[in-house]
Parts: sequence; C-alpha cells; structure tokens
Amino acid sequence: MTATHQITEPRSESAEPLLRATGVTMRFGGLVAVDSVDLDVHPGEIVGLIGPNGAGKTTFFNCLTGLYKPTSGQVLFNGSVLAPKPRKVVQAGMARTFQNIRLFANMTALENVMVGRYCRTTSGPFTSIIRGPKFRREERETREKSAELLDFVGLTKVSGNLARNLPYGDQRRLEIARALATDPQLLLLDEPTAGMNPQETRQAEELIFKIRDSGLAVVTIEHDMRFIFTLCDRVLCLVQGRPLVLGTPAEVQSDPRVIEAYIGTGAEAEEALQDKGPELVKGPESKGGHDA
Ligand SMILES: Nc1ncnc2c1ncn2[C@@H]1O[C@H](COP(=O)(O)OP(=O)(O)OP(=O)(O)O)[C@@H](O)[C@H]1O
Repeated sequence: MTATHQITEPRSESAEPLLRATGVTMRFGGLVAVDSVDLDVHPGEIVGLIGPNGAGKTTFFNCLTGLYKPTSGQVLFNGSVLAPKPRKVVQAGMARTFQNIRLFANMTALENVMVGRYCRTTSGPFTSIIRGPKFRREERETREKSAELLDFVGLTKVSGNLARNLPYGDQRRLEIARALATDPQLLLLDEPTAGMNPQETRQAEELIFKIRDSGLAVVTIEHDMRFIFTLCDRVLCLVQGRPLVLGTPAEVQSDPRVIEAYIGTGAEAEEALQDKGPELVKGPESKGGHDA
C-alpha cells in the first residue's frame, strides 16, 4: 500500500452530494432504531458507519438503499427521492452487499457476477427465449464485463468455481464484484471484512481504495476500527440510533464520547481498555502503514 491512497481530490463544499440523508428516522413499533440521522456522501468519498451492536447501522443502510421506507426524513440520490424498491435503487446507481453473504451458491463466480449485470440489459423474455441477435450480443457483453470485474477484484482464477466452494474472503470479494456489475455510483458495504483473517482484511482495504480510485463513492459499516480509520475520509458514529459524532477518522477516534460508547466508563471500562481500547484510541499505526 502506498500513501497515495490517502490523497483524495480536494472537494468543494458547495458541490452537490451524491447522497443526502436528512432527518432519517426508522421506528419498529415503539423502538426508534434510527433517530434523525443526517449524512451527505460526495462522489469519490469513503464514509464509515460505526457504532456498538444494535446502534442502528444496518437499519440506516436499509433506509438508504430503499429496503425500508423511513418513518420520517428523506433520502435523496442525485437530487431525487428514489422509489423504495431495490430494483429501482440499483438502476439509479446504488449497490450494496449484505452482512450475511448472499451469493447464488450453486452458480459459478462468473455467473454470480453476470446476474448483477442483468439489471443493465434490455432483452425481454421473448428475445431471450428465441436467443435473437440482440440477446446474443448482450449476453456476450455481459460475460466480458463480468470477467473484467472478476479480474478487478482478483478472482479470475476461480471464475469457473461454484460460489459455495470459494474461501470466505473470496466470497466477500465476489459479492463486491456482483454489486459493481450493476454500474453503481455509490457502493454500500455492510461489514465487508466480517470473518476475514488479517491478510484478507488488508486485501479488502486495497480493493476498496481501488474502487474509490475508479470514481465511486463508498459507504461502509464495519466493526474493525483499524480498517475504518485506515480507509475512510469521514466516519459517522451512531449510538442507540442517534448520530453521536461525524468527522475525520482522527476526530472520531479521539472523541471521548465514542470511546465511552464502545467501552463505557468506570472499572469495567478500564479493564476493557486494556483489551480492545488501544486499537480504538490509537487506530492504525499510520494511515499509509497497512502494507503488511
Ligand atoms: N425489522 C426489525 N424489526 C424490529 N426491530 C428491528 C428490526 N431491525 C432491527 N431492529 C432493531 O433495531 C435496532 C438496530 O438494529 P440494527 O441491526 O440496525 O443495528 P446495527 O447497528 O446494525 O447492529 P449490529 O452491529 O449488531 O449489526 C436493534 O435494537 C434491533 O433489534
């Protein structure tokens, strides 16, 4: 990893955000899972979403991606409110991965990516059944584009392997390739390194930087603080559904409220601090230093 990953183009504060969430609130009966959360995401930016278990991160993601219609508040993507239908959201340019891997287990890696691409093809059922020239051309282009994406995420060698036989880290990368196949402007990743070993996590960082460098914006939920503070331009910390801090990694990781939200105060916190605190407080040793 080179330090170039840390250099992002200076962004004009007046530039329109790609995504604007305003006052997003989601209630489940009496429970307020997300409470008045604002977030702007600009093109080419990596934004991290952190918070203790149950803080509302996934629910907020689901509001952003149209899986849930917020009880109140608004989500604008490219200045428009999107219909709360996953297909419409994907076609508008937003793609996501899930906390629990959702691949087609009995399809090959290549076929999984091709499925993602079909939201950009136009052949109808009739053309597909008769396999007319338009269908054959789209099928060839879909296959080529999907192979390129497998190469981009480093999975060319396992292109013909069934998804269920891939190692865990490869399955996560395959999910990202499938999301990229939809040609998104914004990629949302829900715990992309969950279950990965340290080497796979470093590879995931590299991949996300590469995705950002290709012009996409990325929003990622993650519990691995080193990953978040290495990767992100800005970080939003939620606690009990409410926004606690939004700032640069340096601001967030040194904010006493964030430390308290994760490990509390008092004697128990002192003990926990010995265990996982240093990582939270210090973050990565250096922002460019994850090339091990
Ligand atoms: N569909 C649902 N119906 C009712 N309650 C829900 C639903 N989804 C989430 N919740 C509740 O909303 C709160 C926020 O959950 P959410 O999964 O968004 O948190 P999270 O920050 O993503 O947690 P984790 O880090 O553990 O994944 C929790 O109290 C959860 O039990």
